[in-house]
Amino acid sequence: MKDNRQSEAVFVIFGSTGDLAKRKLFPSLYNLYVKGLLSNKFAVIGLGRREWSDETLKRVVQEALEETNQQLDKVESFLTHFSYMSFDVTNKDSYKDLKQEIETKEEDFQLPGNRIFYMAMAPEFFGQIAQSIHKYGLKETKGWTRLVIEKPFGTDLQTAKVLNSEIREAFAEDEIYRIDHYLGKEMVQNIQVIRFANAMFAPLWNNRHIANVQVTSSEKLGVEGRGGYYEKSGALRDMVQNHMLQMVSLLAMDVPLQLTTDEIRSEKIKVLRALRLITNDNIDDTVVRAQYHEGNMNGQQVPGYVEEDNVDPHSYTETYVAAKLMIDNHVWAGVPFYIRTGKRMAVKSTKIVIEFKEMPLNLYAKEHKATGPNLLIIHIQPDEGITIVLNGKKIGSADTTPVHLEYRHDSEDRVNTPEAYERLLYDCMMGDATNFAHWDEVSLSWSLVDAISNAWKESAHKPVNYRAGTMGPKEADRLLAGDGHAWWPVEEM
Ligand SMILES: NC(=O)C1=CN([C@@H]2O[C@H](COP(=O)(O)OP(=O)(O)OC[C@H]3O[C@@H](n4cnc5c(N)ncnc54)[C@H](OP(=O)(O)O)[C@@H]3O)[C@@H](O)[C@H]2O)C=CC1
Ligand SMILES: O=C1O[C@H](COP(=O)(O)O)[C@@H](O)[C@H](O)[C@H]1O
Repeated sequence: MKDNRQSEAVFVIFGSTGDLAKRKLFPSLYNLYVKGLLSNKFAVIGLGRREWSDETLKRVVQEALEETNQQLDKVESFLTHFSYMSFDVTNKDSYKDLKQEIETKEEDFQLPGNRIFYMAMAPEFFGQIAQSIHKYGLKETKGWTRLVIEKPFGTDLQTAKVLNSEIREAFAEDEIYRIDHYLGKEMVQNIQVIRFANAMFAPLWNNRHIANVQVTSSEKLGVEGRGGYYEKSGALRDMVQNHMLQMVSLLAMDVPLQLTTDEIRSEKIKVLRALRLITNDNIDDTVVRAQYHEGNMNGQQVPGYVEEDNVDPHSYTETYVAAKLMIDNHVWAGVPFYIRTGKRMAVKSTKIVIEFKEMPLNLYAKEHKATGPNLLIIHIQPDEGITIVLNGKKIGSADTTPVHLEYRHDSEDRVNTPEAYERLLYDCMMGDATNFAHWDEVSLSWSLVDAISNAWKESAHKPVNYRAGTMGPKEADRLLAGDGHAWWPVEEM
């Protein structure tokens, strides 16, 4: 059990009147409070431009908790820790008032001076806020200071570099917590345990035994009123640059020397460094870019992407990406890592399928008995667990049949499973940055994404289409068929 005195801190939430604060941050803080993982000594200062009072913020927090939580008996005491300041981040005088407010709260709650600055607002302000925090003395404290940054971290490598240098003028790398909420998911965190704590997988985790790896993150939702943002981002920046590449690096990283933040991050970084560059010459064989057309989802007709609000009717923005990634190192040479992600697909599902190579000589296959490759399936969401697919004997017959060994979290476990944000907030309080993205990971991911984006631009590449409610375009099947593989159907697993 970690020392929860570490959580004796002031949380300053820039953007506390916004959607993320309401849907994710307040419920996560409350859950930590109910579980006793948040010390009784803490204060939350909510900031936004709106002229709210403390009471308005408390009412909004209460509503957020009522919408998301079952157990509300501690709400009253929880809310006593909250206060609100109307604050324009572009106004320098505001920071002096904020400094004063933080010091007052530290006195009121007898806090040791630990401060978490959470940026839950538009990314264009991140750099400016970090610098102002430093410039106006908000980091001058006896305790520690940490900066939590929401996505997106830049829109390409260049903007990410600028943002990073602005932030680094104010905060050291080990004070910066770049959120990737996939790293807070239970089964994403389980990848390391499955890999590094099981004798049956560790020796097989390489190009001698694995034929290919498939990572799918499909969504049924469309752009949900975020057309303005999504037009500039597309699936490549929205999902591939961060979540998909994070999962790939966790799957492909070498065994770290120890389970420490630095060792784990260093191994992940090596994977990203070894990713084969995508260029004009190989983009057609390695990446599929697609956009959804109108279609039918659960019996309802839904519009195509270009008919969505705030979307250019001639938009080329991709709502789907599939790619074949090659990791040019000793362990993975020759093994494709296929990724695919998209909106308005048939199912909401994040799954990883590890397909093992066939045995050099399979006596049953030789006798024309139906055998398939062994699979390890990691169910990230909505169901959580693992499945191992083996070949077994059909009971009462000489035939073979696939046998599924399944472990799924039962419903009680799942009710108690903390939300990704809850876990990440807790890690941040404890000073554990393992499940946050290091700058090197961010910059290497952007290098790959920029290369794809540039190749698309240079070749005037247009997205192909897929119907809403399907698993994406047929071109994505061809991507694998060329290697003699096929997508495992995640919707049925
Ligand atoms: N919402 C979500 O589910 C997710 C959001 N994110 C990221 O989280 C961040 C916040 O997103 P979200 O909550 O949806 O955004 P919202 O637009 O809902 O909220 C923006 C917040 O920023 C505040 N704000 C804007 N301008 C200023 C200013 N000049 N001074 C002070 N406050 C200001 C707003 O306050 P006011 O209106 O009172 O001025 C509001 O509280 C973004 O980076 C987003 O990419 C990441 C993943 C999921
Ligand atoms: O970061 C993002 O992730 C969500 C998908 O997250 P999930 O936890 O529901 O899988 C995606 O909808 C959104 O566009 C993107 O910004």
